[in-house]
Amino acid sequence: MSTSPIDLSKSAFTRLVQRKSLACLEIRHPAFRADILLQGAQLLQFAPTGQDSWVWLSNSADYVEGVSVRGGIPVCWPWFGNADRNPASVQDHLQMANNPPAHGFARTQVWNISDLYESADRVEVEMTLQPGQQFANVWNGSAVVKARWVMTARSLRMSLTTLNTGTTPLTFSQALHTYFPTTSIQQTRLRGLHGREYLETLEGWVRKTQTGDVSFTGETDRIYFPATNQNLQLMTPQQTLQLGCDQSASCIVWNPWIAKARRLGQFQPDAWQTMFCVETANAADDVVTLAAGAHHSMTLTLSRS
Ligand SMILES: O=P(O)(O)OC[C@H]1O[C@@H](O)[C@H](O)[C@@H](O)[C@@H]1O
Repeated sequence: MSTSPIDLSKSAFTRLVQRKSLACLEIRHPAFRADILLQGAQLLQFAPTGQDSWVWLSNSADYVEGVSVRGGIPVCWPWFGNADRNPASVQDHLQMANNPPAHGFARTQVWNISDLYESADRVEVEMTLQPGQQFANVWNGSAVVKARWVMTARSLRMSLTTLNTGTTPLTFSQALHTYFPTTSIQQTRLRGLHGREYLETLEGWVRKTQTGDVSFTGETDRIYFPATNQNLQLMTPQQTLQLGCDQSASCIVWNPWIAKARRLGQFQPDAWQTMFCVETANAADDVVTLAAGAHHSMTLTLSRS
């Protein structure tokens, strides 16, 4: 089990358990429950008491070292998606010849628990990753990244803060790759993107403009550019969630549909019908550049209508 500077033995609601080979922080507060893996700082479930989880987790999720679990909120950092689709300013930090992994390396590394606060109405957890020399063959940045969750009966907030600890500017892309549940993908709508531009990655990354709500009628893989600090409504037959994004001017909407579902790891062939991703991001041209010593925080806030 991973070491942590936090003494969990005195904790009222939180304990560290093992999910096969991965350590997992299990939070059982009277008002909500949550599970967060130390690998990837990956939240796997968050549910106010009496409700189902607001995030989707695959029925075939597996807990293997070095492999991102399918579901919850994977952290994509310090680059989003395929490295070769990132702007030159991000690629400048990458050794492209060594095939940097999709969505960066943070999602498969073990993070440290760096803070825990518990009270009658909320729990706050922070995890930290300081990439060391082991990544020098793919990435030449120098940074500390912190994931922080604030959980209450009514909301889940997650922020990702990057501090440039190097002596030169650092440019990166990132995403909080949230998987959401739905009882019917065909009856799922996303509101808040009308009139916004997006990159249709399935049609050669052509730029288009959204009209009306986003609905799902086939494989969907788009990078939207919402207004800064925009609120989106994620409407499914069972509930409407409000998704607020701060310091994020891009948002990926993804569903693999039938054919791609068969090629995904830890994904049952029909699971595309009951999930979708809306990813709070800095992606495509919406990258972040930090001067030496500067920091940036991107935040998502989820609540239920
Ligand atoms: O299977 P992965 O690496 O977790 O990626 C899942 C999906 O992540 C999305 O962010 C991408 O836009 C998709 O193209 C990709 O298929």
